[in-house]
Amino acid sequence: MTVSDASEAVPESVRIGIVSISDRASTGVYEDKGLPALQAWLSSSLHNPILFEARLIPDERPLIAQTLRDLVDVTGCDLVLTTGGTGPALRDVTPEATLDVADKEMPGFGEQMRQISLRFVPTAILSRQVAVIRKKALIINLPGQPKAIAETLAGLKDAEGKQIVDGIFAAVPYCIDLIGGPYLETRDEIVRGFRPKSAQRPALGQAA
Ligand SMILES: Nc1ncnc2c1ncn2[C@@H]1O[C@H](COP(=O)(O)OP(=O)(O)OP(=O)(O)O)[C@@H](O)[C@H]1O
Ligand SMILES: Nc1nc2c(c(=O)[nH]1)N[C@H]1C(S)=C(S)[C@@H](COP(=O)(O)O)O[C@H]1N2
Repeated sequence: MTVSDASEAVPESVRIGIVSISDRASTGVYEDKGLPALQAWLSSSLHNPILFEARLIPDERPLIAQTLRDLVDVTGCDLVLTTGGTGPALRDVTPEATLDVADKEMPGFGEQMRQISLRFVPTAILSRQVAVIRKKALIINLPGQPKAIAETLAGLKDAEGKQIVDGIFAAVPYCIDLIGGPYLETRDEIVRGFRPKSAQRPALGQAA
């Protein structure tokens, strides 16, 4: 077969770093539930083949910053999601470490996450997540509670399935477009990536 058409197109693969930051999970005091939750949610939400780069590390600022630098600069991740260490406790330093490696801050992600999380728990205001651009990668902090991963990424729907608050992942594909990464295609039943019309390509399985 020499002629390619859009109905046969396979989406580009994407390299995603997933980083669980927890003193207790990284030392085996409890089982890490952050990495499996991140991997499961991303796998069910994207059509693109995903190359995962997983790291489980303690709440140490220089180590977190170095892990993020390696994932972007050496491993070539397009997107990095962290979970844990965003609260007010003395050892919670994920936002500081993320800002240490930032070229640009993307404050909208943290603002939207706190809006979503307030629908679930009043303590959402204790979470200090940030998102940043480093080179051609987007890095986003998520809270440490494993259930908060799907909540913040997908947002909240009512009993009839109507979206009440958009999850932050709705803005991720277009952000990755703008920084020169692969074209991410979401599974709309989980989360609907939003792009302006001018940036949309034909959906999978549809001729151009
Ligand atoms: N990786 C994880 N796996 C399973 N549960 C987690 C994980 N990280 C956090 N949790 C749960 O969410 C709670 C809040 O997360 P937070 O990041 O504030 O952890 P913490 O209390 O600072 O402790 P630690 O860093 O040892 O996980 C934890 O107390 C724990 O119940
Ligand atoms: N969606 C969601 N956001 C949440 C929570 C949650 O259960 N669900 N827990 C909150 C709590 S209790 C804290 S202390 C902060 C910081 O969590 P972290 O230190 O685990 O990152 O996240 C908040 N955000």
